[in-house]
Amino acid sequence: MTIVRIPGSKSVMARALFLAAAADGTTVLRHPLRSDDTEGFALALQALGYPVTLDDEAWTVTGNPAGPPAGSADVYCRDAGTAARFLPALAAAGHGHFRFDASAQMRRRPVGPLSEALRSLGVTLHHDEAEGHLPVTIDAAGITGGDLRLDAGLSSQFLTALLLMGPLTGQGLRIHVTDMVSVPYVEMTLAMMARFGVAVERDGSVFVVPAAAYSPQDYVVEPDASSASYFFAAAAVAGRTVTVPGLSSSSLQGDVRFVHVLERMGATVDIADDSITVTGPPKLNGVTVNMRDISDTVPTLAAIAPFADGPVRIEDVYNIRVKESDRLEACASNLRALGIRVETGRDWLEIHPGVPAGARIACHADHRIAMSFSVTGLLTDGITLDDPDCVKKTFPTFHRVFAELRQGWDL
Ligand SMILES: O=C(O)C1=C[C@@H](OP(=O)(O)O)[C@@H](O)[C@H](O)C1
Ligand SMILES: C=C(OP(=O)(O)O)C(=O)O
Repeated sequence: MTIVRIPGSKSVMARALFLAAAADGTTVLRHPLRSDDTEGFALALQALGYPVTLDDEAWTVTGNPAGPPAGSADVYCRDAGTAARFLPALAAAGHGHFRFDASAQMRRRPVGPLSEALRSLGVTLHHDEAEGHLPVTIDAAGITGGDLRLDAGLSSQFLTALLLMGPLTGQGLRIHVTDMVSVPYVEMTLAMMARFGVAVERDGSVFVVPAAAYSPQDYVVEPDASSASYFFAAAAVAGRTVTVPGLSSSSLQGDVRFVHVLERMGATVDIADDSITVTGPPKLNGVTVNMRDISDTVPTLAAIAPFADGPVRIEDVYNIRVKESDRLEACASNLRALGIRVETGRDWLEIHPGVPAGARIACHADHRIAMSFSVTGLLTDGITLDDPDCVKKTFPTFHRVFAELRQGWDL
């Protein structure tokens, strides 16, 4: 049995940083994840005028319920969907002149439905280049609140941004959601808002957010379940056992459910109070699986799919086309480069059994493509990555941790 310690959750960090900034007092985040996304988020808060400290053991943020302390700011969101979607909503609820920009990769990703929702609440917002994309400039004068409609079918982050911001409005928000992906991330948002003292009422697709005060917290960040998926997949495909401490069925992260996909493929899964253990079978089965709720783990599954004894079909994942890369195409084209037969449609892919050959993986600057195909490389000689450093977005120490696993197993 191999114990793998996984760094903190990027998604929990982003919400905790937002909530800390919106609360009246100082929040302490323990077991913080230092990665490009989370550090970028914290430095963005600093640019918005919030006092932030970043130490190895704990990060602190001193909040301001009235909005960003800086009257104006130029904020760079790097590659982070969380920063690029959550922070404009935070700024819009305050007062001042704020501009948000991001990397070329993040500029390509959509923010339009969020911008439209903010405009419908009376926010003065301007896309400086392409409509619906960063950079965006906001002339913030507070938000009264009220009813609005939102399409979260491309990204749940639009809804999370509005939910987190809702308590900072004058009268609260009633959000009618017309479509939604990545539902567990919205559940995480609601659970973390409750932890910071604000309860949202949900009636089906309507979310009622009160105008209310967040209270600062001393908060321990759980390990990242999406990062853990590479190690669970490694165990599953290599017929070994991996235990990740700190995850359980009460985790805030939907991606812990990835282990149930492995279970359907023949792995043995043990979910204890404070750890999850996966043991791989001698041979994985094929599977058909809807991954709409856990789509960050699509590349993980795609990368081990050739080793199953039947086809692996992944369905209902259109929105992975608007992540760091078009992940549906990135998975398919890299698998084909390894000599594997793959079929794709608008929102699905089907991967056939085969013996991968070595190839240089095109990461498309996408951390999940790099980490996923590293798992394929456990059982395949000659797999290299064209951009190994892109893992820094969420898991800067990934290659070291993965190399330790590989050495321990001596495959
Ligand atoms: O809210 C979040 O922290 C996230 C939501 C998901 O995005 P979408 O809602 O765009 O699918 C997920 O893919 C992303 O890694 C993190
Ligand atoms: C999609 C991802 O990130 P984000 O949307 O937060 O940039 C991810 O980490 O896989």
